[in-house]
Amino acid sequence: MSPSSSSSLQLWKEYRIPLVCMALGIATLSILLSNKDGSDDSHTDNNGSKGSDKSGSSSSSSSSSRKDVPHNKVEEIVQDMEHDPTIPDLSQEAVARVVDHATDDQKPYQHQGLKKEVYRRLPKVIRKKPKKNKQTGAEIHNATSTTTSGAGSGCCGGKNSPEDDQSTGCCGGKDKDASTTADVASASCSPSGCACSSSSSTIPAPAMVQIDPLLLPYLAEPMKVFYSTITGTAKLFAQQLAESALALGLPGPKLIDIVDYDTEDFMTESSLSIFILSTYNVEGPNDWFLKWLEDTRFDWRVEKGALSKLKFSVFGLGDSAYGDEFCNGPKAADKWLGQMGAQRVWPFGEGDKNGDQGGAFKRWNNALLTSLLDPNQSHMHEAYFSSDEEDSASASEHDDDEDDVDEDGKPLKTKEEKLGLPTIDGGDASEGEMVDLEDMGNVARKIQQAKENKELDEEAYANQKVRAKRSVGETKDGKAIKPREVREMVSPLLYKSLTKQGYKIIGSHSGVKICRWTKAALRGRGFCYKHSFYGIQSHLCMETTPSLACANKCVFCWRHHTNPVGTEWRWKVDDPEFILEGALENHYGMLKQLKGVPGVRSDRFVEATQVKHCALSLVGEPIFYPHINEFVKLLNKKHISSFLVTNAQFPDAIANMDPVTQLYVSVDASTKESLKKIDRPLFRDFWERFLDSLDALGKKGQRTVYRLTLVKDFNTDEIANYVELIRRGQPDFIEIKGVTYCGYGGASGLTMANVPYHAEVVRFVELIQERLGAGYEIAAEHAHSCSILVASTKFKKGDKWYTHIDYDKFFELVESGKKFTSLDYMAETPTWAYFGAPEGGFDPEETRYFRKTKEQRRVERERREREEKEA
Ligand SMILES: Cc1cc2nc3c(=O)[nH]c(=O)nc-3n(C[C@H](O)[C@H](O)[C@H](O)COP(=O)(O)O)c2cc1C
Ligand code: SF4
Repeated sequence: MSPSSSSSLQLWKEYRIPLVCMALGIATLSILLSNKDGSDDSHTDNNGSKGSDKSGSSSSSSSSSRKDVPHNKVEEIVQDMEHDPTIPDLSQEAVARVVDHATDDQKPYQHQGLKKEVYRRLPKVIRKKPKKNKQTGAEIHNATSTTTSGAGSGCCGGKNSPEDDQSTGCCGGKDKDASTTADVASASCSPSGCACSSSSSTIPAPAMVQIDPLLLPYLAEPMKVFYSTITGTAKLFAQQLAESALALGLPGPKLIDIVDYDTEDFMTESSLSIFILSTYNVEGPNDWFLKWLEDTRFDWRVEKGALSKLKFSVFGLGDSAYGDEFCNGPKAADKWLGQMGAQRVWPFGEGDKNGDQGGAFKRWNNALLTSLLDPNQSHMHEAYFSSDEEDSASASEHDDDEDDVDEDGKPLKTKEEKLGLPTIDGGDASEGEMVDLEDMGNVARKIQQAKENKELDEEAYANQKVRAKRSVGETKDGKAIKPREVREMVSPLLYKSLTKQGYKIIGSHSGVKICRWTKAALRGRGFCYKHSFYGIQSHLCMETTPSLACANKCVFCWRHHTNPVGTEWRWKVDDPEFILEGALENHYGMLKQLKGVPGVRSDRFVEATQVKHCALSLVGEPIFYPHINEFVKLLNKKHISSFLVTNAQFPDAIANMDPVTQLYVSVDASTKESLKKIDRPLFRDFWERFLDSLDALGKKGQRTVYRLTLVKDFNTDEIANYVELIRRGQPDFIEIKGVTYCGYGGASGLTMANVPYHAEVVRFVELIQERLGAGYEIAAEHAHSCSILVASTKFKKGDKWYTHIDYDKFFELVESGKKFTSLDYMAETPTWAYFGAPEGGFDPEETRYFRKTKEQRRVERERREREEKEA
């Protein structure tokens, strides 16, 4: 160690904290002095410079210690320490704490990235203070940031940026991982702001490719990167995107300031156009562009799909301190472009000035380019560019893309539906044939369609009658008997019908479908009840079945008109590997089609490309499939959890079932008569089979669940019988849910009157729990879907519930080959999921979405018309 560094170490130990503050103070002083010189733009024009802002403001906090050490000495020491490998790194956390604390009182102008004097010159309207959080009273910071907070986000003050680099915000290259060409192009340590602290490693930069104009036609012509900026960050990001695209081999992207572009040219624009837009609530560069978009969008003379040639994606820069106004301009641009038929090639991304803006951009940039360079990605197919949900009505009648009913409340036929593609909020009956009320319209329409096709009913009936005849060999007189051809479960007619309903059929008897909760989760609008009860995230969940056939025709299963039924497997059998690969491939394929749908969050979209859970409950009877154990083994191998639901008609199969993450039995009724009425089973000995199934479940020693679906006037009065059945199977959990109306009619005879109110479901649950006595308690709820969880008190420690699942632990246990029980992989339940919690089981991190009522839509339309008249 050099003498200078050993003396430094000495000093470092003594003056550790004061030195850090002092160093920050000096930085501030120099910035303030440079400001006085009139060179104010060196900081603000390059933005992303929280480090500078914060160091600047720390001078006051360090004043008490500054007198002890001469300034020049401090600088020297700090520099020495930085280059001496024997000296420990300055604690980022300590620096962050000092910095954060010191800047608090200056946030109103500094969070906007402007210097005081520039800020003072701005019109009054923008000088509002950050909004207060209603609950905590704290200023809203990082509300929408997807990553770390500003102070800890690793800004280096641009010390290590290349020479002549005017950028002020980077990690100094210490943490950056820009070792490949592509990385260099996309890493933010280049002239383009800071991305050092991001967890961007989760989305690796795409590798260089040879662009084949036939495979990637949209990349053959130069892409256009539009930006709008005042303080420079959007321009830097745009440059960064262009650089990374160039480094990947894309033909010279064009950088265009949005103010320099004639907006009318968008009508004929056909190149891939990426918009990097900053948000301003004052007059700014976006104004003309946004005004033009809005005017065109609502101009009845402009034909629908006017921008259909344009392929686009938008990244918004904003500041979460603006609360509701966060990124509102870029969001509106994304929405209007989509509404005018432009084809969204990647979901909207956003970067928060108050958080890790550079990191968020880097992740979005990498994901966008990766997607563009993949010839298999759906953006290459015209049909997938369905960025709008209002194809069937004139644009001016609809004020926002969330609306999917017309003025009379009738559901609109969406472009996705017309194309047979999945739709957001498209009304699937997921999870044990349940459909939420909000999806009724769509489902009713689909049922109607299904019913219209009488042939299918007849086919289902014929299926039911046919008996397997696989006699192979010789007749009595020695003549060879031609083996009877084994039929495929899904006939061409059925295939047509199921695919029309949004199913993807794999092979001859399996299906996969995107459930509505997966779609909601992709938009940050909440997860299904399994999130509250067991900790699954719906966008990571695949809903599939290896057997579309079933041995029941339940009244609340609207698909029974089309699905095959039977008491034994008499169809061709597909391979488990083939089914799983097919299910995953189709699931990912359907997800890709959703990427252009308004509101889909790019971070969720990326996460969703790795399925983590499999709900074997779509339709049919999964346990019916002869290779179900092999199928589950494959899931375990891929670390995909399995939630298998059986309808309790195959007790042997339950007994033979290898461990799944959670094994369900549908307990649709508690007496023989009501079970017959509700499940309409095919087996004559259905009741015995049902009871045997519960017994088999009780002996499994696995994590088991009863699923009770309450149908008013059918099964709600049988408390004592239910209690009896629960004692019999001793499940770990009992999920109780009110049936949801989905336009049953016809054979089932169910009406809206059969749907219990939430209060009735709660009352039923309370009565069950009372009767059960010790051993079970009401643990959690998901009010949105009217679901309540009663749990065995084995899953309660003190006041805390442990109904969630430690998924990693589960796979560890499976791989160990040892025997284990449900108690070995339980995890703590968050309090927001507790029964009676104010959140009602809705994850507070999610955004609750309420559809606009007809009245709200009318008011909105009138307001717009008024504004138009005034203008
Ligand atoms: C005058 C002014 C007004 C702003 N208004 C908003 C706003 O309404 N909503 C928002 O999310 N961000 C707002 N911001 C934050 C900027 O959008 C954000 O700092 C962005 O990163 C600036 O990008 P630029 O450097 O490209 O101009 C405002 C910033 C300034 C300076
Ligand atoms: S468990 Fe999966 S398939 Fe079922 S509702 Fe939730 S997200 Fe959808």
